[in-house]
Order: sequence, then C-alpha cells, then structure tokens
Amino acid sequence: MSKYMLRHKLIYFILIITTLMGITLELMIAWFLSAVTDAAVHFDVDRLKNVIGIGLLMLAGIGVNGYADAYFKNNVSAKIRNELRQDMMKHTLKLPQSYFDRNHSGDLLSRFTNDNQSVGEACGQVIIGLLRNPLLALAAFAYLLYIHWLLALICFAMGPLMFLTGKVFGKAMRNNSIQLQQNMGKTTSFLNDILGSSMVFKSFSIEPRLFKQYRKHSENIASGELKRGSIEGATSAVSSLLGNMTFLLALVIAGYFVAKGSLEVGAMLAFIQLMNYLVNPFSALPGLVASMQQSLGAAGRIFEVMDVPAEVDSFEESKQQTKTPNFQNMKLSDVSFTYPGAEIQSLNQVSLELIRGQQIAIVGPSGGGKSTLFKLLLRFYDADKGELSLNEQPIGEISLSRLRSHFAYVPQDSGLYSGTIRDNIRNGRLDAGDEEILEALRKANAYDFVMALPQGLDSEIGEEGTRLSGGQRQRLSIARAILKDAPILLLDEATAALDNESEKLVQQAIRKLMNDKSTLVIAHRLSTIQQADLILVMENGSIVERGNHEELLSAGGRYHALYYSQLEREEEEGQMKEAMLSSTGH
Ligand SMILES: Nc1ncnc2c1ncn2[C@@H]1O[C@H](COP(=O)(O)OP(=O)(O)OP(=O)(O)O)[C@@H](O)[C@H]1O
Repeated sequence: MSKYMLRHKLIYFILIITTLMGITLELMIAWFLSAVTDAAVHFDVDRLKNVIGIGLLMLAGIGVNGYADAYFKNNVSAKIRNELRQDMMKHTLKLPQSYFDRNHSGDLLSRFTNDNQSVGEACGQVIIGLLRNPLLALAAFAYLLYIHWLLALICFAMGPLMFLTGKVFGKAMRNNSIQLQQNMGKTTSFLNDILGSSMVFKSFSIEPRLFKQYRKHSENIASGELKRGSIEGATSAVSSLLGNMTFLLALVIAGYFVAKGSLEVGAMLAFIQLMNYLVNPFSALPGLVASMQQSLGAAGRIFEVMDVPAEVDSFEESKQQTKTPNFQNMKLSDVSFTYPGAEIQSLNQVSLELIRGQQIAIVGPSGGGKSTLFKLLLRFYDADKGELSLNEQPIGEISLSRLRSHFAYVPQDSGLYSGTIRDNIRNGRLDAGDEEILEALRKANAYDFVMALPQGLDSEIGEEGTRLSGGQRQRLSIARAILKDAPILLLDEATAALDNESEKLVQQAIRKLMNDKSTLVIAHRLSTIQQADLILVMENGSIVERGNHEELLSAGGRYHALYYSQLEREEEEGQMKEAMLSSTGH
C-alpha cells in the first residue's frame, strides 16, 4: 500500500500540518478556558477582551483547519481507491483463463467493491487517526505536566484503563467485522449468480427457494450487524462510564488542589478539558488499530489478485491487430492435457490439422473435451504433452496477441456486454467505422432488426443482451466475428434451439461468416455440419472417429449412432409440433 500512498506525499504532508494544527487548536481551547476564567476571577476586563479576540481567531482556525483536514482525508482516500480500482481492473483483464475458471466472479466483485472501500478508508481517516491520537495524548500530557505535574501523573493512571477497555472491545469488533465481510462476500456472489440468470429462476419457479436462501444470507449479515450494535453499545457505555469517572476524579482531585491553594481555578478548568484529550485517544486507538488490521486484510485480498501472474504477453502487446494475418495451417500432434488440480485427463493424444479454407466439425457427447480443445488453441492453457503449431511455428513461440488475432470466436452464449450495439460490434475491430459495422450487420442478417430499433446502432443492450432475442444476440455475436475478419473461425454452436425462422437467419449468417475462412465448429446439431470437410468425434478426451459425413455414416460407428438418435429425436419433436398445431386449429 505504501507504493500508492507515497504517490500522494504532498497531500499527506498537508494532512500532517492540519493534524498538528488541530492538536494545537484543541490545546488552545484548554488555554482559552483557563484564560477566560482567570480574567473573570480577577475582574480583569481588558484581559478578557484580548482573550476573546484570540478566541475568535481560534474559532476561525478550527473551521478552516477542520474543512481542510476532512477534505484532504477524503481526497487522498478517493484518489487511492480510484488508482487501486484501475490497477486491479488492468490486471484482472490480463489474468489467465485458468483464474476465471477457478474463482467465483462474485468473489472478485467483492474485492473490487467492499475491499476497495475498506482500503480507501484506511488510507485517509484511519491512518491519520492513528497519527493524531497518540500525538494529542502526548501533547495534552505535556500541557498537564506543565500545569500541575502531580495531578497529571495521578490522572495519567486512567489512560491504561481506557486502553485496556478499547483493546478488549476492539478485538471483539475486529472478529465481528471479519465475519461480517465474509458474509457480505458470500451474499454478493449469490446475488451475482441469481440476478444474472433471471430466466432460470423464473422457468424453474424456484423464486420461493431462492428467497429462502437469500433470507438466510441477509439474516447472517443482520445478525453480524446486530452483534456489532451490541459491541458498539457496550464500548460506548464503558467508555462513557470511564470518561465520566475520569472527569469526576479530575474534578475532585483538582478541586482539592484549588482548595489547598496550589492550583488556580482557570487552570483547573483547563486541566479537566485536557484530561479528555489525554484519555479519549487511549479509547479510540484500539478501534483504529482494529480498523487498520481489517483494511490490511482487505488490501491482502486485493493484492492477492494483483499477485496472480498475468498471461505471458504484456498488456501493451495484446492490443488488437488491425491487419488480417496470413494463415496456412494449424496442427495439433498428440496433444494431451489435464486441468491443474484435476485427476481426469481432458485431452488424450489429440492430433488434427486444419488447413486454410477447410471446415472441421467436432461432435461428441458432453464432457468429451471439445471446449477444452478450443481453450488450448487460444492458449488459455498450455498442453502437458504434444505440440500445437500455427503455420508450422510452435504456438508457444508466438505472442498471445498475434496468435489470437488469427481467430474469430463465436461463443455459445453470444458474450455481449452492456453498452450500445455499436460498441459491442466494434469489439470485433476497434478502428472500424460505422459503414463497416453496418456491412457486418448486413452479412450477419442483423441489419434489419437493428435498424428497426428506435436508436439503431446506439441502442443499449440490456444486461448480457437480455433485451434482444436469443437469435438476435447470436447474430450480433456473428457480426462481431465478421468484423474481426480473422482467418480461423472458432464456432461453438449454440445448443439452444431457435425457432425455424430465426434458426434459418442464424445459419445463413454463419455460412456467410464461414466463406473463405477456415473453420472449427463444435456442433450440437449434426444436421448443420454435413458439408464439413472433416468431422471429428470426441469422447473422453480422445478423437474416436474421423472422416466426412458419408464415410462416418457408412462406417456405422459412434457418429452413425449419434446421427440416427438425433434424427429420431428431431422427427419426434417435429411430429409433436405438428400435433400441437393441428390441435389448436392452425
Ligand atoms: N476448468 C476446469 N477444471 C477442471 N476440469 C475441467 C474444467 N473444464 C472442463 N473440465 C473437465 O474436462 C472435461 C472436458 O470438458 P469440456 O468442457 O472440454 O467438454 P465438452 O466436450 O466441451 O462438453 P460440452 O459439450 O458439455 O460443452 C470434462 O470432464 C470436464 O469436467
């Protein structure tokens, strides 16, 4: 954290000045009390007038200093939070895919929000409090010694008592806030999942169940907060008891010294005021230390993410390439791969070659390794064994940005972000003008529906594209890939069935996208891949069959079985649809 704080040396310097000024002004109040009382006791009106003048100056000083102090504390806190947020985002965008596969996005979200907030407070309010309180206590004690050393030493004994109380309650408070933060993190993750998939909870009608789960999360937070309330209540009761005790004790002892004639009445009042400055910091310190420790924990969670090694390429390098790269072939030889920490191999001696202009389809049961194959091609993970090469060059020798510039990826779930349609399509190629975007939309059969929207290209896409239909989202995702104009198309065919019309439009768009491209497609519906040059059947991480549609059908193996079982299913579905239509009279 010191790296971030040192960037704002000037603000911290100003804050040290305002803190010292604040302490001086506090001591001046004590002095003011004694000066006014003494002037009054001695009927000295002239002195009273002078003192009042100083009092007015003091008030002005308190106002200006208080404003500057609060302003700069918030200022430095906001600046550091902003820098941390940006650095964290910059790093998060560079994190390897394995990190995202392993960690819950809600947890990451809570590091961006709750932890960032907590660290920000530590850099402003808390650290200055940690500086101010001991200094104030020290200054007050020095002044007390100056007024009456014996009385000062007697009263100083109260300090450790306050400190002990603060420490006991501070510990309880820290444990409570750790628990509370964990519960808040869990709740954020839960909300993140639920609110991002409203279709699922609605279609399964699990709202009551989800509400019950959420109620539990919410009650966990509430019970932590209630506990905090009782700890705070006890802290304030004990501190106010001790504070009042100190006040009364100081009053009685000081009264005794006044009665004996060794202390002026004015000095007694100053003394009582100074006692507060001496004792209060002792009770505030443990709370501040606890808060600092909590923030250090939060900083630890932030830097834990920052310390995850980034993907090998530097951020600067991974800028989008604007020129269409040259592609000849991509080869995999005996590639095997097991996910870190997994026991089962996900790819087992996979070999294949994609040649310029060729279309290869990968089919097979779920969990067969199809998506893993894509992840290795894009170098989200490195193979444990075997070789992957692009244009006869091992992919480990090619920068990630250059490697990835060869691929246009169309994911199953469209992967659109919130923002306008223009922004989303432009993610395909950042320097594309409107004309090129419109052309891509035309090719993707998306032009008409986009233009029919009141704001056209400027229409905002709702969360993950929820304001658009499934087919429309897919066509926008295809338009984005068309705009990228990369030589290899990686297509993860959506499993979700679209209605006939929409399906036709999407298939047309895909065919246009495949034009002149080399394609690797994960196919779930075998009817769409009969023209592929090569079909690979993957099962348990291995390619168990390869050939074109006719060859595989006549071989009578896995593909044959898959094809006919799917055909049967589609026929059944077709018959059911017809039956439904005729029963409704259409
Ligand atoms: N991040 C991961 N960590 C550990 N194992 C994983 C991970 N992702 C996938 N696997 C495992 O790797 C195997 C292959 O998974 P993969 O996602 O490649 O299958 P798939 O053929 O694409 O399946 P689907 O058609 O359902 O998408 C599976 O056994 C799966 O459980």
